[in-house]
Amino acid sequence: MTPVQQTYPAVPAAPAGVPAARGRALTKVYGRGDTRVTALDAVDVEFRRGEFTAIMGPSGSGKSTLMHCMAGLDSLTSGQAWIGDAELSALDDTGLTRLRRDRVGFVFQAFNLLPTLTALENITLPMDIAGRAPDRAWLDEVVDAVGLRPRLGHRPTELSGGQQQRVACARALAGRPEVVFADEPTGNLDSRSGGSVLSFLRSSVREMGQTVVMVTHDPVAAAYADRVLFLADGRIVDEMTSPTAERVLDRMKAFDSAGRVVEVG
Ligand SMILES: Nc1ncnc2c1ncn2[C@@H]1O[C@H](COP(=O)(O)OP(=O)(O)OP(=O)(O)O)[C@@H](O)[C@H]1O
Repeated sequence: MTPVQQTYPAVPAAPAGVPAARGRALTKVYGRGDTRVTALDAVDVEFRRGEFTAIMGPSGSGKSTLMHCMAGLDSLTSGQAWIGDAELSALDDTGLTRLRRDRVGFVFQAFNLLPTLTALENITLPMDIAGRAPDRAWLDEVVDAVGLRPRLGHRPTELSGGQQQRVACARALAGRPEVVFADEPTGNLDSRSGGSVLSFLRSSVREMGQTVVMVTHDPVAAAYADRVLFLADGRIVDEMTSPTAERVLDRMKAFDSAGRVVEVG
């Protein structure tokens, strides 16, 4: 007998006009006393739908903390974060797990693919776990856009690093999330493979209407975004639209080695 797979609809997306994600007075304090660190200091931020945002800043400026708190992977000390119209602190653990599963896509520096599964099985794994049937037409679009069709039956060890990361990007997008958070997605790749991953992320935004937020150290990677937010000492200190690698690099030079902001001009 064929097992019947029960399918659940995705959590409904937020109404039009609501940003893909936003945060208000985001504050995260680690430790106490002598070891107290304010990793996020009352940050207000908004990620509009259909926009590709890069987050840059010196080491320790709070980039990963911002992304983790926005994505519901870490809790805030105070402030509020929303994915669409869902406020994260109002959700219990099950609600948060469902939200991350159904409404958020993740891409990490280490590709995090399961070695025993094929590329296609890795791509559909989150939906299989959720008991959700993939939207075939969308899945086809994602697979074609990422250029993986000839590799779908391959296991991760049979793929290059760039191909593995493109599988991870396709997995993040397959469930049609409201926002994709990418943490140094090209950190383990050479510049050519990194370029193919970044081109895909950009086309997922421009041609497929997705929303991507990416933490990166690389001005060349940041230049693929529509907008760059600069963090220093747990605060957003600058924003650049239509960035170029040269302009981003110049802006980054204005941070001193301790990560503080140096006034320019
Ligand atoms: N679990 C933790 N416990 C204590 N302090 C932490 C913890 N996680 C981060 N921090 C501190 O919070 C600050 C911000 O860290 P975060 O990792 O967000 O910075 P980042 O900009 O992503 O750095 P990098 O570019 O080096 O990855 C740093 O001072 C860091 O040492």
